[in-house]
Amino acid sequence: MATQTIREKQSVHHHQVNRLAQLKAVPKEMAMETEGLHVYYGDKEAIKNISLSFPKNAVTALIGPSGCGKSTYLRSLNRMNDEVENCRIEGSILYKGVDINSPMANVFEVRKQIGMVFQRPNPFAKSIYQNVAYGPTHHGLKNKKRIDEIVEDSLRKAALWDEVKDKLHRSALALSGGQQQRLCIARALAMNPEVLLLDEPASALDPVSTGKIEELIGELKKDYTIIIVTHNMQQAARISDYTAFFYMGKVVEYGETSQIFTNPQNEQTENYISGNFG
Ligand SMILES: Nc1ncnc2c1ncn2[C@@H]1O[C@H](COP(=O)(O)OP(=O)(O)OP(=O)(O)O)[C@@H](O)[C@H]1O
Repeated sequence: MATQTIREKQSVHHHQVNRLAQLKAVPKEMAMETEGLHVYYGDKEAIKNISLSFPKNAVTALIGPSGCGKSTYLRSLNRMNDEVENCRIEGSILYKGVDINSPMANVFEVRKQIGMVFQRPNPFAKSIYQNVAYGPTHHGLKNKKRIDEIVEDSLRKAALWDEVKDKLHRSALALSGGQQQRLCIARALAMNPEVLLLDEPASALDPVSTGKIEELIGELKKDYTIIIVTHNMQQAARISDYTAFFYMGKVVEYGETSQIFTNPQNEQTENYISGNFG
């Protein structure tokens, strides 16, 4: 067999490097984005002109000091702020090319496709099974076999099935906090969403349960786009692909998580991630 000359090897290497560069240059598909978003509570402007895009099948972390607007921004992404009196939105939030606040968008459909899990686990005072079956049955699904399948599938995806499969008809409130939070994730997954919004989903949990949620997020991004608010810098560094640093209602820095944590361009970001304020 002919051996490769150095020149040939260099050429192959050159070709691979070029290919890698091309691959990296391919624009990522976005699951949703905001353009020039402003959110007001009465006269107070809590979100000031934020334009951000969320790549599909990736985890984007929203970080920043308390009160900088992370939750307000996250809640606006599936119209949770509709429920807040005197909350007003300007700018656009695009999902599948449609502004979710336009008259063409249906709020129930928006919340079905853009699911949300909150800081404190909030299962219904019903059985484990009923918690997961609630959404699909509420939307009109009657086929018992299909509902059973959705319940099992959602609990498996939320890494809870093995722990609860023998007690599906017991109260969800008897589960541990960490299990309840995974149940809330299963409840969101049962609606077959594309995007999952997580508002500090592990902040009320012990380290072992937190580890399970982080591991789960790593699995879920294969099928979903995840946007997570977290106070925990190590957590953001561990689990996210992209990070947006919020400060006083604005995004002052956005980039790949590895870059933001190793080489922040903005002084406020650097101070925050090194623990100097916030
Ligand atoms: N319902 C509301 N009515 C009026 N002001 C509000 C309301 N909710 C939030 N705010 C204000 O909007 C700003 C942003 O709050 P938000 O909760 O979004 O920040 P955050 O970054 O998520 O904070 P934290 O990390 O403490 O949860 C704060 O000044 C807050 O006081």
